[in-house]
Amino acid sequence: MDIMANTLLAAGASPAMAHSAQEVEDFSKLASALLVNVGTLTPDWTDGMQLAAKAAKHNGKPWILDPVGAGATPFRTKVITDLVKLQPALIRGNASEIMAVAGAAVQTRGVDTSAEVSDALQHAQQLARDVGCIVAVSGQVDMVTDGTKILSVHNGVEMLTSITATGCSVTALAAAFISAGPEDPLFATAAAFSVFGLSAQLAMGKDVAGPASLRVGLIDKLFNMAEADAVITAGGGLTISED
Ligand SMILES: Nc1ncnc2c1ncn2[C@@H]1O[C@H](COP(=O)(O)OP(=O)(O)OP(=O)(O)O)[C@@H](O)[C@H]1O
Ligand SMILES: Cc1ncsc1CCO
Ligand SMILES: [Mg+2]
Repeated sequence: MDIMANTLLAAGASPAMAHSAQEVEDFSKLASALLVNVGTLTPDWTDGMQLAAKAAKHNGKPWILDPVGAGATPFRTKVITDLVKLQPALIRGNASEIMAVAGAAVQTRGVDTSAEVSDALQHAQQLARDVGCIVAVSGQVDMVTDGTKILSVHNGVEMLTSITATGCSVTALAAAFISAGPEDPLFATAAAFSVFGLSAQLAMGKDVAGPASLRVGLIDKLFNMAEADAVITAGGGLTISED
């Protein structure tokens, strides 16, 4: 929750982390978008997630699902399957999570991926068509699809996989970008990946001794990102392509 909320603040959004069934419906009226992240799942929080997603739909706000650890346990997979029925605007996971949500056979090892983006791509497209939503698979090259079109994002650095909840943070950023650009959620999602990945690229350098300093540096780079960084930088700027 720390890195997710700080990522959003650095990008100019205004996060509020809420879980209890008693308040999520009221929060939904204030929010521009809802992100449901099942990372640290408990039965109590599950009720809040269901109510929040229903309230977001009722209030016409986009809601986004991060199916953390899908396939790891029957409880988690059932909670995620029930949430998917409430038709999120975006489902963002790593490759094995997206495969598990799509019902594909995959050996899951926990919250880190056990598969490659290329293994998940067809399942992501099918899931996007079945649910009628955007599906994004994070990895070395991120893939974002609406079931027909595919956008590939080439930004990012491998060390991001050694910082917990960077995937969760990029999903949160996508929620903010979708609320800012609801007319094109496919591109908004790809843009979020690209900006987040570029922040990490810009942060890499002599001051990064490892994941802990990258975690700090990438939030600083996101906060200070200027249009010029996005276009022409040592890292090549934002890199999104349509396949
Ligand atoms: N091999 C890689 N090279 C470059 N960037 C990567 C690589 N793997 C992942 N990323 C980037 O790292 C970030 C986190 O993606 P990842 O797939 O690790 O998410 P995740 O497994 O859901 O993480 P978490 O559950 O810890 O939040 C994304 O911005 C993604 O683009
Ligand atoms: C490590 C971890 N455990 C549950 S959620 C989470 C953050 C990365 O998904
Ligand atoms: Mg994750």
